Amino acid sequence: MSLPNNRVRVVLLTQAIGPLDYRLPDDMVAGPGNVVMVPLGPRKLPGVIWDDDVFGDEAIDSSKLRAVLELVECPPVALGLRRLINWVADYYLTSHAAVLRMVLSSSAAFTATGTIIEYRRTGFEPARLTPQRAAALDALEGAQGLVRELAAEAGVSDAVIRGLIKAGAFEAVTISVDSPLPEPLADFDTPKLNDAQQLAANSMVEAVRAGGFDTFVLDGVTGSGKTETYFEAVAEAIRLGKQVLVLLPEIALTAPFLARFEARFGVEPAVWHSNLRSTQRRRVWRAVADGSAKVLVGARSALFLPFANLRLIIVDEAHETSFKQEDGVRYHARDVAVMRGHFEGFPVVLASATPALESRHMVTIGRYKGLEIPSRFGAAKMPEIKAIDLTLDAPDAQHWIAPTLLKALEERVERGEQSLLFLNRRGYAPLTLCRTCGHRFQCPNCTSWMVEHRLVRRLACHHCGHVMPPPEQCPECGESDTLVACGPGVERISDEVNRLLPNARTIVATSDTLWSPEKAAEFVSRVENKAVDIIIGTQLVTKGYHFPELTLVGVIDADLGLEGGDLRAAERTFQQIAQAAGRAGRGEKPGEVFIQTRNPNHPVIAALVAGDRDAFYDAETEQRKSAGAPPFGRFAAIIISSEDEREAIEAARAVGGAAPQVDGMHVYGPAPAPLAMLRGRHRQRLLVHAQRSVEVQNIIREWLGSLQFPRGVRVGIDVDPYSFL
Ligand SMILES: Nc1ncnc2c1ncn2[C@@H]1O[C@H](COP(=O)(O)OP(=O)(O)OP(=O)(O)O)[C@@H](O)[C@H]1O
Ligand SMILES: [Zn+2]
Repeated sequence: MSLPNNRVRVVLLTQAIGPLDYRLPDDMVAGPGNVVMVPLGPRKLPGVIWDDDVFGDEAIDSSKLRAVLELVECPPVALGLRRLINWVADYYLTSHAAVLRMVLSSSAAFTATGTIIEYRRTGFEPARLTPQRAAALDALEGAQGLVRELAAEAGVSDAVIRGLIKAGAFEAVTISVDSPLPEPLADFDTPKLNDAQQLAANSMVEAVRAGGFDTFVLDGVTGSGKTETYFEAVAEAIRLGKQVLVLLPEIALTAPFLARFEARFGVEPAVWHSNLRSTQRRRVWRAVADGSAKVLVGARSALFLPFANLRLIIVDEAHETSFKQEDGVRYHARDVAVMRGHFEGFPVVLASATPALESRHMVTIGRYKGLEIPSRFGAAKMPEIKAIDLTLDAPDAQHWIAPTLLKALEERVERGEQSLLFLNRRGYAPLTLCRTCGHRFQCPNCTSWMVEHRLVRRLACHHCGHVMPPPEQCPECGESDTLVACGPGVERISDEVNRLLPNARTIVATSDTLWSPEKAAEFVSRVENKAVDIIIGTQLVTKGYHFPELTLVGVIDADLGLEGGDLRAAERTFQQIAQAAGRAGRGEKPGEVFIQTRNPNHPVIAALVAGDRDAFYDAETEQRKSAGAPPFGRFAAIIISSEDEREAIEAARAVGGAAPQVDGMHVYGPAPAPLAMLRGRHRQRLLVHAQRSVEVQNIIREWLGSLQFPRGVRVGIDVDPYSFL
């Protein structure tokens, strides 16, 4: 289909409205990809002109078309990226607008000016200050930002800041968003690679040089030097004057990564994550769009930025499930990265010591290329892994560290070596209950227990963020001093260590304590300077970090992740423990790992102890195959929610009742979701299980498209779900 010359189809950035047709004024030259402002009712809205052939016919009479108001001076959304957006919208059953919003994710997209105004303190203090103004002045010592940002930082309204500007306590600073970013130097400090590294690097470098789509799984054991190896491919792209995107799973990881990047390429790369100030966002967005940002390191949202000439994407720790976005557009960044490489014609590298079963399978069937680095770099050896059977070697009551592990910790402290205790549970205790009446503290908004965080003296819900002070009395029976903590979180393990090994210096490392790159950098430097003997952390510390003096890893509860029993429970547990174990013995001294379990014969534990990764993957692959689970079959979840429980149930029944009969596809449910209430909404789920040959998306689109829902009902679709809650 093609539209007449002066008719254009525009995808508005407003999700509720589908693409609309407009008339291009005679004096305006614009085509697909151009950002424009268009009228909608009395409003003026941004949108992007889309390719004629993507959406069906629109039956608006040409004479009724309204004219495009203005062509925005910003880099157009290129063809390859438009195709990616089409694909994401189709595959994940979402709207073009929702995806496009991630592309045009900075106001820089809509303003041509290269400067903006920020404010900072002048040092002048007005004589009479309201308490709010005084507090704001205090809080903003040394700060700089937009009015909105300063207000948020000081916890006051915009008006307070504007008042202070008017009174002369703040001054304007003009910031250029176009000031160039420093250029990385491809050969600033080139390491000498070992043979296995060199072989892997050559393949990637060759692919970057040649251009064209290809996917590599860079599969090297922990400490093998995957980063140094893929840096060679990054260097090649820099030499060619092209751009590179490196995706990392956690923003907290970026600090040590940036330092390493700088050591290799002479300057820090540009970064992209949700904590950027809006001026930084604008600057980076522009530099990415005009091609001057050569290397961007970012969280998954960086994937949708409008790179001018992208030549390589690296997905580091590619097995991480945090690459799956669980709200808004539910997409998997690893998979979308591969599709971007496909549409724009460049190689994509998935790097991991514990690749996802799906990625390994793609190597097996020849779709991806496997690159292996089988041993650690230099003299470092893989650690020795042993299981501690908690039924035989039991900790004391209300303790969680078995005697064998405790002894090993003690030895490390004496020798001045470092240890890591891994437990994937934030806070002090996962459950608090009343000893007298048995009352359990539950989140008022969610089906989940309130988790005690003793360091900040709060009970918190890990699903919605609801917090409350720990009550003095039980709200149910009124008794005082009767609340007990059940089970351990990292804070409680830290208490135990401090009690049993009073000389050891400990640090708790979780997303609660390492919530910014600065905090993460501080943590790294404390560990590197040997100001810490024992790290107690969640999965956050198990990836990427390289501490040469760390020689002991203890896994507090290996059975924890196996309990949930979802599709990937075994794989995830295997990956987490292998990654945690991988932190031990990365320097000259050998590493030792203890895995505490009640079930040492479980295949996951047995494979870890035997160091037999292939045995585990092969068995797991067989199981998936016989269950028709991914990558051999596919799932899609339909999640129906409402603040009103009845309404949710009825809507879910309607969805279930309308389920089509399709060969090779089965619909389970509706049933209450395991997380039956979330943020005050009642949730029902259906699970679609289908053979690969079934066109699930088309079927679901038609199926749900035929239904009408009450206003209060939300219907979410999760294609290739990772969470089954
Ligand atoms: N060719 C090399 N020359 C010098 N140092 C190297 C080389 N390769 C690796 N290293 C060093 O070895 C250490 C381990 O490498 P790196 O952290 O890249 O491993 P990794 O494979 O990413 O491990 P993990 O998956 O456990 O995070 C790092 O300190 C790195 O700088
Ligand atoms: Zn909650």
